[in-house]
Amino acid sequence: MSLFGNEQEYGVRPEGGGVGREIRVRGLRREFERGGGRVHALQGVDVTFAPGSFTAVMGPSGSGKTTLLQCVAGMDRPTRGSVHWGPTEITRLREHRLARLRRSTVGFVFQAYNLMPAMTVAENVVLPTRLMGGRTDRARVGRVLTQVGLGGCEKERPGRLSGGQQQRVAIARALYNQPEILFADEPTGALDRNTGREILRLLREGVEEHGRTCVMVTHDPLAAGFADRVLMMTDGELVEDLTRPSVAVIAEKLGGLS
Ligand SMILES: Nc1ncnc2c1ncn2[C@@H]1O[C@H](COP(=O)(O)OP(=O)(O)OP(=O)(O)O)[C@@H](O)[C@H]1O
Repeated sequence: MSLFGNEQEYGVRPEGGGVGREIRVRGLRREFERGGGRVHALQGVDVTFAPGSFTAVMGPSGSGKTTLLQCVAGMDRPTRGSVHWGPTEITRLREHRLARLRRSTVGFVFQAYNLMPAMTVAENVVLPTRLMGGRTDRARVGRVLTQVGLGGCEKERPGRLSGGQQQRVAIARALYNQPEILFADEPTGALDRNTGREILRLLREGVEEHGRTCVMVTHDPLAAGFADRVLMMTDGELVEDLTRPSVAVIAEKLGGLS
């Protein structure tokens, strides 16, 4: 039995230019217990992400952006609703199968780079793969570091690198397994504007040149301006779905929500 359900669909380059599968989210709800009460973090989200698309998710603090990203990425389980990656409903998979599928399909980039300071850059890049029992491929480490502009930095320690370079290491780590989907939660939140722009160009390049699907949470209209589509959330619901909006339009819509 195939891990992907329908192997034929996997790896096919559809018309849209993406290499992977459509992500389909239906009726997504996520509730948390807190202080004897319930928080409705997601209140029925329906959205589809096309293969090879770059989407920014925005909204006021507490609107459910991170919860949505985590549920769509298979890192959190929704209370109700479904998430499909192509033909596979990930919300029905047992944990070990989901973990395997995640490892082969998605990469994650966070605001806090989460690098291990005692390890070299190369060791950091392969760490998630090693933890899952995978092998180190030195040539691939070299290639992925070159791709993010850090060729030759294999033996450096993260502490000797700038914030922007550390985020590049985190991106190299996310790209090591050549994921078809990249999830990013405030990837430029800790960076200055110019460095942030370089990181966003890198994400954009992955979409345009490698057909990767990218879903990014951000508070910054300039960062969202790099995406093809901007979703806005309030109170656990999607309230705007904008195609290639200008930064001015993004800022105006966002201002209207806060
Ligand atoms: N593990 C949890 N336990 C309890 N409540 C949670 C948990 N995770 C999120 N929440 C609550 O769910 C709601 C949505 O949180 P979420 O982090 O998804 O919002 P967000 O839009 O990403 O916010 P921010 O922009 O501040 O990161 C908030 O009210 C938050 O407090």
